[in-house]
Amino acid sequence: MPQRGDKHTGSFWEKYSRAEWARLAQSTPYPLTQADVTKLAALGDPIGPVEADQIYRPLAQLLQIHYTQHHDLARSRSRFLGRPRADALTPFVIGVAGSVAVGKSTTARLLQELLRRWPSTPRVELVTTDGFLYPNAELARRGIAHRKGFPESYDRRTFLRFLANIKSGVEVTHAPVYSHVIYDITDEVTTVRRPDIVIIEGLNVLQPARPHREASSALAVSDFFDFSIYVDARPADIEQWYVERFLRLKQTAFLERDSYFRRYADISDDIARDIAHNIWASINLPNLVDNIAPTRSRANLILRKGPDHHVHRILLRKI
Ligand SMILES: Nc1ncnc2c1ncn2[C@@H]1O[C@H](COP(=O)(O)OP(=O)(O)O)[C@@H](O)[C@H]1O
Ligand SMILES: CC(C)(COP(=O)(O)O)[C@@H](O)C(=O)NCCC(=O)O
Repeated sequence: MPQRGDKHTGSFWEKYSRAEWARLAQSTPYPLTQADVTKLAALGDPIGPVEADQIYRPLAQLLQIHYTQHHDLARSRSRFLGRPRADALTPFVIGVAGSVAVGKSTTARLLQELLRRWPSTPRVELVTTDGFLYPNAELARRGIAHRKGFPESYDRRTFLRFLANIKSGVEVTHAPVYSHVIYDITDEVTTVRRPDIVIIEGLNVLQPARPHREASSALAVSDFFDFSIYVDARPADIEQWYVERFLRLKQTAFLERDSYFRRYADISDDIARDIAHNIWASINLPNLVDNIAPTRSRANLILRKGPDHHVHRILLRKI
């Protein structure tokens, strides 16, 4: 049974062990095959069919409950206000937050696949917030080239406008696309077309609002969320995953001709390991400690991972 009043998290969290959570899966359909799960796993995140079944299957079911309630509420509200169907088309927005290298992309992609196989939500779009980073040239102009991923490195206004369009039911919205290979914003755009659900994944999606003279810019990204998930792990474990991934990328993505990291492809593993630890210590850890981790308790649900990447605890905020 969930335990009340965990001393670290406060009494507004319900806490589930892996086994307690997995038991919820029994009453839930599971539409993914082993091949689907393998295809979805991000580089280095060893998510397998058992994890998908025991953790993500109940999570998808919980999200369906929230989705249904969201639509029922919109319908009742429209009826009451005498504006039948006006709000009924608003998409359901899910935020996925957490550190660099914690495995947010795998969580987000797996949820996308699970949710889009439900008959009521065939159109599930996934948007990563890196598309809203300022281009490298603009980061350099602002003197923050080494703070990529920190809250100030994002074009918040454009991002908030994008979310406002999605949430107000605009038929087609566009977002810029970031490339990890060239380490910059590309010329591409991604198109979001009449979605039932939109998953927004990124480091800073749970940041609180900042005061601003323009009312629309004083909103928080999470004001547009109907549900949010924080992917959590010990910083020392995430550092390990970051370094291991860096070594694997050295043999794959860094070899690409236009890779920004091409110069790291030919160095020894020992030197690469030192470089990765340095990048972690100078950029990603400070961002985690100062900006990302403090937003954890704003999430509706926390997936806490152990050193083996597997989720061993789930914390659900009481509604
Ligand atoms: N230098 C890189 N080259 C290519 N892909 C990368 C690079 N760095 C990260 N990625 C990929 O980008 C995605 C997002 O990574 P990240 O922001 O660290 O979030 P997370 O690991 O939580 O999903 C992952 O799929 C990761 O494998
Ligand atoms: C691109 C990212 C900022 C993540 O962006 P997100 O989609 O989470 O907004 C991050 O994955 C990253 O590559 N940080 C760069 C740290 C560095 O300068 O190496």
